[in-house]
Amino acid sequence: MSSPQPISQLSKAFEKTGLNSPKNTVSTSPTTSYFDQYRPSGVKQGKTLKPFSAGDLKILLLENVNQTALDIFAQQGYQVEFLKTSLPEDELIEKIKDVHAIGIRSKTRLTENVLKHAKNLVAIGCFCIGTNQVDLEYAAKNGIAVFNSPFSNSRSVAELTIAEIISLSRELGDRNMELHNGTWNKKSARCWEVRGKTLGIVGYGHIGSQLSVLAEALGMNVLYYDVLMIMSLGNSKQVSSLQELLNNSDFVTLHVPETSDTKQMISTPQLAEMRDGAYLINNSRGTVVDLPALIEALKIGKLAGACIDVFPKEPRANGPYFNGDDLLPFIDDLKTLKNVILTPHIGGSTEEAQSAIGIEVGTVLTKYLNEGASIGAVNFPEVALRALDLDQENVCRILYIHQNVPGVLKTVNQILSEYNIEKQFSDSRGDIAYLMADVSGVNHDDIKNLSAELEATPFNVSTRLLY
Ligand SMILES: NC(=O)C1=CN([C@@H]2O[C@H](COP(=O)(O)OP(=O)(O)OC[C@H]3O[C@@H](n4cnc5c(N)ncnc54)[C@H](O)[C@@H]3O)[C@@H](O)[C@H]2O)C=CC1
Ligand SMILES: O=C(O)C(=O)COP(=O)(O)O
Repeated sequence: MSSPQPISQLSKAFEKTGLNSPKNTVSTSPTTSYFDQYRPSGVKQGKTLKPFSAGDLKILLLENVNQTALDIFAQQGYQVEFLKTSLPEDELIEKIKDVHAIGIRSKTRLTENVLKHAKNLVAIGCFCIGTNQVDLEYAAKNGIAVFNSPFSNSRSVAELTIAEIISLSRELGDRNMELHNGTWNKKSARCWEVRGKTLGIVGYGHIGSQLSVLAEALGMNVLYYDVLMIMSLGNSKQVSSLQELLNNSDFVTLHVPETSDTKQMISTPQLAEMRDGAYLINNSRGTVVDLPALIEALKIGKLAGACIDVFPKEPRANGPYFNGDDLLPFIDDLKTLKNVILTPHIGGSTEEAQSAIGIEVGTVLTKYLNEGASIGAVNFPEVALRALDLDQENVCRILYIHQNVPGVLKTVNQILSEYNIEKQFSDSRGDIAYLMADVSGVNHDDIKNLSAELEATPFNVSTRLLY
């Protein structure tokens, strides 16, 4: 793949023409036509982001995204606003209105209600693995590509889980707290080695499978349950049901995404299926475990301990957490229980993971903004073309996001037929399709017309022209 084409270079050609609009403008031009009958429900017609220069591009970074990403954006000359925390919805709506890209982690909820105010937004970077916090479908239907970092923090989560397995087995959290509070309590009753015990992994993806290898190195037996058939690593064994896993594991650890299927997948009936004296670890999402049910299972001694890193609702910022909206549900009950280790969503929080994520997501966002390459997008067709040759005069790259309906290519290629199409690629995903084309023989007046003509097509969701 060719190297990213700096937008500053693209805009140089642009500035020469005097066409560069001082502000990015997004125009929506709803029209109705014969083609409207094909428009999938929820797909809006059309915004056209006028060409921009790097200095015009605004990026909002929330939740203390790593410095590595800031460095990448600074090198591009983008305008960056950086905040350490996430924002309450009203402030988020205000700030998202005129940005072209936003970088978030797991806290910021980009719902339809927030995204509908984001008139200039073309890309969202989730500087984490999970993308459940973003309305992916609404984003796609409005021409907003969403990127994440699929595995840069998986090792960190797997290592934390190993630490937790041993900590639960040895009641490390309680011994530590007792000594901090002035009590010497040397004991061995109900403290165990992990060697020879069985670890049950729910979700054998990037994290679960890596954890399996580490656990076997400690002499553990590993079972896993996943909705997909996945090749086992080492001597681990896939089981055919969650119940089989729960019945046969001394430790159960959850590594599934937040989906409608995983919501409260561990509740009273599942806890009842676990072995007496077993342990539960949740480093996935807070919605996966029914906390009141877990609290009850711990209170009656069914389980011998638990680690919870993720909560159904988490504070926006570091500091005292009992402040109204940021209340952590059930924390008061959890705090009173023995051998319960509570951590503030730190599974992926290591220097290594954060720095790698900053580079990974910073790079894909830049490639998308500068070149239109959407490889790695989680909600969007993945399309890329080799870099535009700007030494060539009168070339232009067209990024045309459109409804996935019959007749588009005919119409678009009719518009482009006056020029030489150097290269073209198009792909679709669900209701949305994305066409990239490099055309030559375009003079600068043509570019204005080209942009207007594409914008006027009834399928247009979002159009950008780079030149
Ligand atoms: N605590 C933390 O800081 C972190 C938490 N996470 C969470 O961990 C989750 C898992 O991460 P990865 O392993 O990277 O994801 P992944 O996508 O590589 O693996 C998830 C696995 O779960 C399986 N799965 C999905 N639904 C299932 C169901 N209903 N029952 C059984 N299996 C199911 C999938 O088939 C897949 O194999 C993320 O989605 C994220 O929510 C990720 C990173 C850090
Ligand atoms: O990567 C994920 O999905 C995580 O849960 C980590 O989230 P964070 O970046 O710590 O907000």
